[in-house]
Amino acid sequence: MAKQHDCVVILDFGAINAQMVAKAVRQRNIYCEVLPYTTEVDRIVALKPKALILQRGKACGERTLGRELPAETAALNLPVLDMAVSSWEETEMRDFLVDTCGLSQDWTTEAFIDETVADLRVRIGDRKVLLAMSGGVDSSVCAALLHRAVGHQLTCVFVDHGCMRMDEPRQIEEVFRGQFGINLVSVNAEERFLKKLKGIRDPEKKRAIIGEEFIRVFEEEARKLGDLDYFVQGTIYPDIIESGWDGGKTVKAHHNVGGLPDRIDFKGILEPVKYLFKDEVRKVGEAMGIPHVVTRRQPFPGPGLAVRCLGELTLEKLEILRKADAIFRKSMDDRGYGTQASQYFAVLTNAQSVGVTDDARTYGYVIALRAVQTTDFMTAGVVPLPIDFLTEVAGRIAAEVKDVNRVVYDITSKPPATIEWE
Ligand SMILES: Nc1ncnc2c1ncn2[C@@H]1O[C@H](COP(=O)(O)OP(=O)(O)OP(=O)(O)O)[C@@H](O)[C@H]1O
Repeated sequence: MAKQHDCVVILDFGAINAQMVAKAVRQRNIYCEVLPYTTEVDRIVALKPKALILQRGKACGERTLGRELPAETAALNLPVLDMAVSSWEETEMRDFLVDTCGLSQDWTTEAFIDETVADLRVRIGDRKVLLAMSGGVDSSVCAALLHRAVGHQLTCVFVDHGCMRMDEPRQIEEVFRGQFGINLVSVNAEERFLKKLKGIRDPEKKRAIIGEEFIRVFEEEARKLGDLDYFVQGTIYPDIIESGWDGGKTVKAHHNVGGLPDRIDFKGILEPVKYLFKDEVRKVGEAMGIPHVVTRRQPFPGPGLAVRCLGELTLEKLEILRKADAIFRKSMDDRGYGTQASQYFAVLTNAQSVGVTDDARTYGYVIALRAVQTTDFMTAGVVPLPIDFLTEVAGRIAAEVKDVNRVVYDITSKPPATIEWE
């Protein structure tokens, strides 16, 4: 990336908002990378930066004060924008980057797509590629890039573990097989997962079983496909970005699909969006014609509805949850409340309560609705949905979903609660 575009290196001195400045620079179509301020000078030089931004000082939080730029880096004599002496203003940043340093603003979504596709083509040649498709933004955008690069040399495998939301498996097939013409293997493993999960109530055990079984199913499918050379991972920039204050350790690496590349012999791993932030991945997807149902999909946990269906997982309970969740999400979208929330979904609590329908006593499940707003997912606030709207949704769920007779709205922030219930 940096080879083809002017680059700015942002040196992170331990700022809490380390990624904000990077996003602002990239919004100006200028490529940048974030490195810890202690990074060895050779690594910085290799990126051929035209400027440095030091993210420290007042605008970046007290804990960055007193940390000094290493002498070797200072000796590079590159133009420096020091946040310790500068207020955090976008116009000032633009003037510095464009007028003072002469950086070209050519790092666009289209340029990224063209260059990535060309790179992938050269790297892959006539070899074969496997991608684990979740239907989420990251793996979907990877699939579109790989498909544009090498067409049917790419095979995507989607595992339906039975805990997907309403219509999701069908949507994935429709978009990727139907619209894009991608080689997609869709495995319906619902029964197999539910059998393994029978009688299990402990949330941690449920997660572990789903994770293990997922790997098993995936491995079996991969073997059926014969020799495959490359495995694709939807790693994104926040997964690999190193921080200036924790000694440069990798933050998280959850995209490795349970260590699959260690179990199957691949020639290499491809990570086509690893230098992109989530909203940039989304933009690439939209530019490539991936529909909004995918690019704007809410964050969805790997084990899916399993973490929202409390107690033992049964087909009956999952069906109830799917229906209630679909009603709530659609109502939120139809009434425009969806744009106020980062995540909104239903939970099937394992509680049952007494109700009354047509003069008859019922004993049904309690559904909880949750809608939260967050910027970083570390803390989250409850979306203050109007009571009229909530009452209407509750009425619809209780009327249309069999075995549900009570609906509650979760009004707990994070902390003390988490966003998900399990
Ligand atoms: N049901 C599934 N079938 C096939 N692959 C999956 C499935 N669920 C997850 N994966 C793979 O595991 C990766 C990590 O899953 P996870 O749910 O943690 O990712 P994510 O950050 O939400 O990414 P994505 O946007 O691709 O869903 C996905 O990118 C995808 O490659």
